Amino acid sequence: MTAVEEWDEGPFQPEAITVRVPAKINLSLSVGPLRPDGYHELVTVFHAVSLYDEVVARSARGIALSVEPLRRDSDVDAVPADERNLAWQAATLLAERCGVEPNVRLTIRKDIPVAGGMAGGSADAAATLVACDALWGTGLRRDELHDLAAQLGSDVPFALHGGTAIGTGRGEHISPVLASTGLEWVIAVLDAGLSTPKIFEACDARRRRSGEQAPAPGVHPDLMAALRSRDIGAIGAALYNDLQPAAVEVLPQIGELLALGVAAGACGSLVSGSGPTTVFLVDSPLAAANVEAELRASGRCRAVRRARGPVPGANVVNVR
Ligand SMILES: C[C@@](CO)(OP(=O)(O)O)[C@H](O)COP(=O)(O)OP(=O)(O)OC[C@H]1O[C@@H](n2ccc(N)nc2=O)[C@H](O)[C@@H]1O
Ligand SMILES: Nc1ncnc2c1ncn2[C@@H]1O[C@H](COP(=O)(O)OP(=O)(O)O)[C@@H](O)[C@H]1O
Repeated sequence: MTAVEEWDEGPFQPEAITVRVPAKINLSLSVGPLRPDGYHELVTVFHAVSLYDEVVARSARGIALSVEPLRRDSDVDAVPADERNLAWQAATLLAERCGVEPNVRLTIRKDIPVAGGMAGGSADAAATLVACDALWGTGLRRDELHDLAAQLGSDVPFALHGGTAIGTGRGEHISPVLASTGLEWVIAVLDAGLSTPKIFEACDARRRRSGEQAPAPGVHPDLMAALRSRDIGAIGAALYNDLQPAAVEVLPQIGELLALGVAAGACGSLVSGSGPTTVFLVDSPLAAANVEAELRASGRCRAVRRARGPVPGANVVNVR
C-alpha cells in the first residue's frame, strides 16, 4: 500500500478515549451570603492534587455507564451507575449542545474519595466532556466546554482547568493563580461522606445562632503572598475554610484528626471543601511519614494518601 492510499482512508475514528482528571482541595474557602438561587456567593482558591479518577469513553449505541475502583482500597459503593451520575449528565448535555446522538459507553475508574469534599463527581463530569468531545469529534473550544461544565455543577469548570486557581460566583468563574512552588500533602480519607448542601446549611445555621452576618467573600492577601513565595510555613498558616466549623460540628472526629496531624508535624491542616476529607501540608519527607503514621495509627481513617499539587486538569491520556 502506498502512503497516498493510507491518507485516503478518511478521518481517524477513535474507538476509546481515556481521560485522567484530578481531585481538588480548597486552599481557602470564603463563603458569603445565600443567594436567591439557593447557592452561596463564594471566593475559593482551588488546588488540583495528584489523586485521580479516569474516565474511558468507548463507541456504543445509546449511553451505558459502569463504575470500577482504580485501586484495591478505592470505594465506589455510593456512586450511582445511571442517569444520576454526573458523568452521564455530562455526556447527555454535550450531545444535546452539539446535536449528536449520545452514543457512548462510559467506564469510570474511581480513586477520588466519594462525597469527600474533593469534587470526584465534578471531576468525572469534566473528564466525560473532554472524552466524549474527542470520541464524537465535536471539537468544542475550551471556553465552550467550560460553559457546559458550569451548567453541570459549581466545581466542574475547575476540574477542566486544574492547577491553582481562584473560583468566584458560586465557584464556576475561574482565574489562574501564579503559585511559585509545588506543595506536598497527606490526605486522610474517612469512611463517612458529608452532603455538600447540608454543610452549607449548617454553616448558615451557625451564623444565625451567633448573630453573625455572612461577610462579603474574599481571599486573604496573606495566602496570595504566601503562594507567590516559597514559604511553606506561611502557606500552612494561611489555609482557611469557612465550612470547616460546620463540618467539625457534624462530625467531631474531623477536629481530632486535624489536631493530630498538626501535632505530628504538619505545617497546616484543613477540611477539604465541605469535608469530611482532611488534608495536611508537609514540608519534608520526614514530616510526611510522621503525619501519615499518626493518622493511620488513629484507626479513624479508611485510607491515608500522599499527593502533590498543583497538577493539570482533565486531559486525554490514551486514544485507541
Ligand atoms: C463546597 C465545594 C467547594 O469547592 O466543594 P465540595 O465540598 O462539594 O467538593 C463546592 O462549593 C460545591 O460545589 P459542587 O459540589 O459542584 O456543588 P453544586 O452541585 O453546584 O451544588 C450542590 C449544592 O451545594 C450548595 N452550594 C454549592 C455551591 C455554592 N457556591 N453554594 C451552595 O450553597 C447548594 O445547596 C447546591 O444545591
Ligand atoms: N461520578 C460520580 N462520582 C461520585 N459521586 C457521584 C458521581 N455522580 C454523582 N455522584 C453523587 O454525588 C455525591 C457527591 O459526591 P462527590 O462529588 O464525590 O463529593 P463532593 O461533592 O463532596 O466533592 C455522591 O454521594 C454521589 O451520590
